[in-house]
Amino acid sequence: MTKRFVHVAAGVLIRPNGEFLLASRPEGKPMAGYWEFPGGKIEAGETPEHALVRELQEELGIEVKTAYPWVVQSFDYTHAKVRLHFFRITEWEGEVESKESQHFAWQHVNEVTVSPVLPANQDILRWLGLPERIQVKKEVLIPNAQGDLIHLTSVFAKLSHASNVQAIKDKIQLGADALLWSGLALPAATGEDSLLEQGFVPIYLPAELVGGNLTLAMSLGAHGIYDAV
Ligand SMILES: Nc1nc2c([nH]c(=O)n2[C@H]2C[C@H](O)[C@@H](COP(=O)(O)OP(=O)(O)OP(=O)(O)O)O2)c(=O)[nH]1
Ligand SMILES: [Mg+2]
Repeated sequence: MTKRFVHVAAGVLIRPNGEFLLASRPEGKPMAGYWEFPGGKIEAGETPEHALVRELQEELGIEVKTAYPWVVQSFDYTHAKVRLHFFRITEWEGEVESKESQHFAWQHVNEVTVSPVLPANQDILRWLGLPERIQVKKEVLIPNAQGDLIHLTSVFAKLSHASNVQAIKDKIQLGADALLWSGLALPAATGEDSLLEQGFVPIYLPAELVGGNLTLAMSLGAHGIYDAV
């Protein structure tokens, strides 16, 4: 029998200084003791946003005020096959409280001090370190078959030094770390089947598409914005 996806909403609480919150999974749950982003299963009839707000109220006792849809990550555990809908949360009301006897750790990007972190979250931790505004050299951009996407290789710094298109394609085969949206029409970016909806890796919108407004790009589900120079 094929396992059905369990849909989960999870929130990355981000303080103004950049620290983010990890919580330990309580005793009695699958993978107890692993560190995760607070959240839980999406119930029937709920949107991911609703589930996020409810779960963070239940687990942390906070009221989510500003949440941006971010990435969707799937993972096949022995106990369940999960599809995780991650949000970045920049504003909330109330102090974080341990409502389910979880432990908390405020962490810095690239310096996570707690372990083990749930395996599905490895990419998430790396992506948290991606800048929100980037500049990309025009010559290293490649349209996909539809001509509406441009892939970026996993390391920005290396990308800008890539010498030819084949070298970049080879890197993409190994797994791109972020996608640059090259379409210049916003409706295309926000449509039902659009990558912004699926968001399986961080996506950058062209700065000009959103008038340089990072908040607008984030509220559409983008990780950030880029300028092609
Ligand atoms: N909350 C959360 N779950 C994650 C993360 N990463 C990850 O693989 N998961 C998995 C672990 C679980 O299989 C599933 C979440 O289910 P859960 O058991 O915590 O759900 P819940 O809070 O609604 O708990 P329950 O009331 O059903 O016991 O998603 C993450 O960062 N946060
Ligand atoms: Mg939970």
